[in-house]
Amino acid sequence: MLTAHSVADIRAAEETLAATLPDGVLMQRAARGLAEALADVPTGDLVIALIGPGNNGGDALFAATHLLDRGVRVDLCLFDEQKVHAEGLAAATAAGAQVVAAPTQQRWCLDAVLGIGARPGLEGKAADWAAWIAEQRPFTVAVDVPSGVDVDGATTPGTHVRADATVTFGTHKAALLADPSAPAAGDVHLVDIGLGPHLGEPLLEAIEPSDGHLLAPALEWLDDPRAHKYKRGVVGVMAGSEQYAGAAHLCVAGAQAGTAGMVRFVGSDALSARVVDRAPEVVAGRGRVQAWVVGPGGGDDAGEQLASALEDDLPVVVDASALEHLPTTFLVPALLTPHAGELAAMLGVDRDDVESDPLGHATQAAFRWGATVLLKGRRTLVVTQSRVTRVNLTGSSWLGTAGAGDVLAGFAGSLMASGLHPHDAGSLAAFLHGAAADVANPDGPLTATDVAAALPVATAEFLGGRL
Ligand SMILES: NC(=O)C1=CN([C@@H]2O[C@H](COP(=O)(O)OP(=O)(O)OC[C@H]3O[C@@H](n4cnc5c(N)ncnc54)[C@H](O)[C@@H]3O)[C@@H](O)[C@H]2O)[C@@H](O)CC1
Ligand SMILES: Nc1ncnc2c1ncn2[C@@H]1O[C@H](COP(=O)(O)OP(=O)(O)O)[C@@H](O)[C@H]1O
Ligand SMILES: [K+]
Repeated sequence: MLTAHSVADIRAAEETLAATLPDGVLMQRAARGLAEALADVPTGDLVIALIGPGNNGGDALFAATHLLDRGVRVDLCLFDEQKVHAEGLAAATAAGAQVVAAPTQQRWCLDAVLGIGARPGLEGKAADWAAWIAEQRPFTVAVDVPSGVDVDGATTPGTHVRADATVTFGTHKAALLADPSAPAAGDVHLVDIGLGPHLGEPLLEAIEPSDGHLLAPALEWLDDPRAHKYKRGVVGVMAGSEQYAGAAHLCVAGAQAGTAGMVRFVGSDALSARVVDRAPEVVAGRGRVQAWVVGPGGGDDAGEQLASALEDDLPVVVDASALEHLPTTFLVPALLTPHAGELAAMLGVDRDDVESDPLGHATQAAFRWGATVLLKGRRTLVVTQSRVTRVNLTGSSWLGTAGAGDVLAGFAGSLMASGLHPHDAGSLAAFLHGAAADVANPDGPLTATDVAAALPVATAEFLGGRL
């Protein structure tokens, strides 16, 4: 699992670790890692280092000494000459760095304006530097975080640097992983400075290809000689409508691609007949299931369908139109799967509000409904009260295709029918859904049907540690 920690936790861990080490060792580790990440800068080329008032600037000043040692030239811009890491400045200038008034034509840039001590938003000189980066497009490496973003909240309320890469120290930060701030970080490189043993519970985590073990609770039947389809779990699907019949097929396709042993479909006679025609393995009509999926492509009866599913007292995935009919709170394990527009409607706010603070709004909804909230998007979030929030890193923007959400809901329901907690089911579904899109066609268009078809292979590769 890839983990990100809060600023407060990082500061506490740094303090504990620093007390066991000679002065300045942590900054030297950070500076060396930073200089190594700039190994591509050719000898003789010029780097502009934008130096802020705190230790973030200190990291870059010491990194500059390593760059200068190997023949790279370094110019320094100081945010505040009175507030600069004095030893770092002395070391960098002694090694040959020049202080200049403003960035000009440099093709390489080190953004060391602000680190984890930042109040979001840049002003004055720092805002001018961010504008220069945006206009001149030097290859920009952010030190620890892109300056100006909200490090824990992953929002971008003001002017900030947009970097090509970020070299971060000790652990990831939420802003590097979650949207809307993640694109400002570019490619993220983690430098180990020894914080690991001193960090507490993460603020955010992301499933990685090596985390196939997370599926284990849904696969207990695999080694059971008396296993049969019912032991794998049955997932019930209430999806599709006259207007969106395709959603029924896509949700069923997602459900069939999962770990459950059987899919039941409940809908009108006409729709049930069409679903069974297309997917002959599906059993139509009400019956025993271990989890329900309600809402994809649902019509006017989505509210009745949700009420009917909830009567069974079983885990439920609530998607699309069923999200308009939520009970006050959930008494069963529930996974709500809105996109930003649907979450905005649930909370009575604007879509822009959700998009500018997805973590905050998904968290608010998870607490309000006592459910797991999976907020779909480029970096899908999965939030459950008392569990570490997960952010999904797989997939590409090609996944934003009609019906992809229907497949996701069906697949997540299948994992829940096999016994996974909604938090694991939602985050694994998002992870495998993105991985399946990459299996189907990593760099180009694809359909939701392609994603459903690739899910079983992506799952097998994940389980085999081959993703
Ligand atoms: N503490 C440690 O042991 C280590 C810290 N490291 C570096 O130190 C950084 C944290 O250093 P600091 O705590 O000094 O924090 P920063 O370097 O982020 O700077 C904080 C300073 O900037 C000012 N400031 C905050 N927001 C501002 C804004 N929007 N506009 C203008 N000024 C603003 C604050 O008043 C404060 O003086 C980390 O991100 C990392 O780069 C690394 O060297 C690793 C070790
Ligand atoms: N830019 C993007 N990058 C990656 N995935 C995306 C992007 N936009 C949307 N997605 C994913 O595509 C799916 C779209 O689901 P949804 O919005 O419900 O569409 P539909 O209702 O057509 O199925 C979700 O899994 C979402 O996370
Ligand atoms: K920075």
